[in-house]
Amino acid sequence: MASQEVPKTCKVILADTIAKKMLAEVKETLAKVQANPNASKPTLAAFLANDDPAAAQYAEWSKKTCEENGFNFDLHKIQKESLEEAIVEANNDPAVDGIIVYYPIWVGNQQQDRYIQETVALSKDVEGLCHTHLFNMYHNVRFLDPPHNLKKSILPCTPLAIVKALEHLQIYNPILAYGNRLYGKTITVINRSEVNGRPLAALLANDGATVYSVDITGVQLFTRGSGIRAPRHQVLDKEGWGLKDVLPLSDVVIGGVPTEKFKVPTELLREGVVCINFSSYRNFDGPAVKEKASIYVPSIGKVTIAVLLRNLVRLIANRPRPEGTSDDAEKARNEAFKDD
Ligand SMILES: NC(=O)C1=CN([C@@H]2O[C@H](COP(=O)(O)OP(=O)(O)OC[C@H]3O[C@@H](n4cnc5c(N)ncnc54)[C@H](O)[C@@H]3O)[C@@H](O)[C@H]2O)C=CC1
Ligand SMILES: Nc1nc(=O)c2c([nH]1)NC[C@@H]1CN(c3ccc(C(=O)N[C@@H](CCC(=O)O)C(=O)O)cc3)C=[N+]21
Repeated sequence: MASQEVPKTCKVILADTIAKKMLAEVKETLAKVQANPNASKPTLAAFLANDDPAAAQYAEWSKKTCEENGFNFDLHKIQKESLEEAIVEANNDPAVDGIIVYYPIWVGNQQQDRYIQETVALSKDVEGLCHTHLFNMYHNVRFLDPPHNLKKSILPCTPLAIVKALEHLQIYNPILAYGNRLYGKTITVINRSEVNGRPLAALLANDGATVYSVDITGVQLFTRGSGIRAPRHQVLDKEGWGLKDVLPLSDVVIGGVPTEKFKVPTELLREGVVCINFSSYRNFDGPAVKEKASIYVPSIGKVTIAVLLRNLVRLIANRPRPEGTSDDAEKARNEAFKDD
């Protein structure tokens, strides 16, 4: 190339920018939600029962963000064998507002991890992993208490962080009706794990997108059907399809593959694509993707932590109305979350 600099067209958006905006909102909401201005700081109890360095790191970052934003973060490093009883204790402790458990715990025994997920009380399930929360998400149901619709269902942190990033990037089109704002967008999600990729594909399809969910077992199409007439997503196997078929069709590509060697083949991406990476490994070849993408978000972790605090505030807002709360205060509590 000639010595003349070619202006870069790709905009790199850092998670920090999105997280800061959200944390400011969380602070505001917390002030509205806490009826009593002298109320104590909300407390998140965290349980670390594995020796996964990624989980320990995540716990460290969460602690820092909690403490910087007026929350208590109470980390319990414990043995797997004591975990169940410790969770039951936290469920019953009125000083605990939310509970997070770092997974995986019993490697190779997902059933046992699932059992722990269900041991966390619904009212303290800050990660949205209890069955009722998951069921509502897959069924596109937003409230826990129909028809009153005052208690919002909790969404899992990383999938919701990606939704929030897509809103920030204005991929969600506010001209369209709420709930349909991804209509017309084609999105590929590479990873179909039960905690990240599958819930994310479902959320995006529930919001109107055409979603290709890619895993090593193959490609599935998640949509709300022709004209997005269905109330929730449907899933179709795309026999024989692979990245080569879906990447050229995609307006947005989301990578979540937990290996160093996996890279999204840049040459298959559309010009002007939006690329988001949520894996702890770089799924996109940075320099190359910047030549092709219009927007690149290299990581999402900080937004995940902001969502964790947002979910914690929501759990507090969902609690039974304290005795003596005025109608106005109650209205403000509900108003605080009206937009998602
Ligand atoms: N930034 C954040 O907020 C968070 C990031 N993570 C990170 O995201 C990554 C994924 O986490 P999990 O979903 O919990 O992992 P997981 O190991 O449960 O699932 C990974 C999925 O990717 C699939 N996969 C592996 N290689 C693939 C390939 N070449 N093509 C398509 N699919 C492939 C696997 O079959 C599996 O279904 C990890 O790096 C993790 O650290 C996880 C949680 C939060
Ligand atoms: N129940 C449970 N929920 C989880 O959400 C969960 C878990 N268990 N086990 C471990 C994984 C891993 N994980 C990360 C979260 C944030 C960053 C994060 O903040 N990353 C920085 C990376 C910065 C750097 O690398 O220096 C960023 O994206 O900006 C990374 C990884 C959550 N996990």
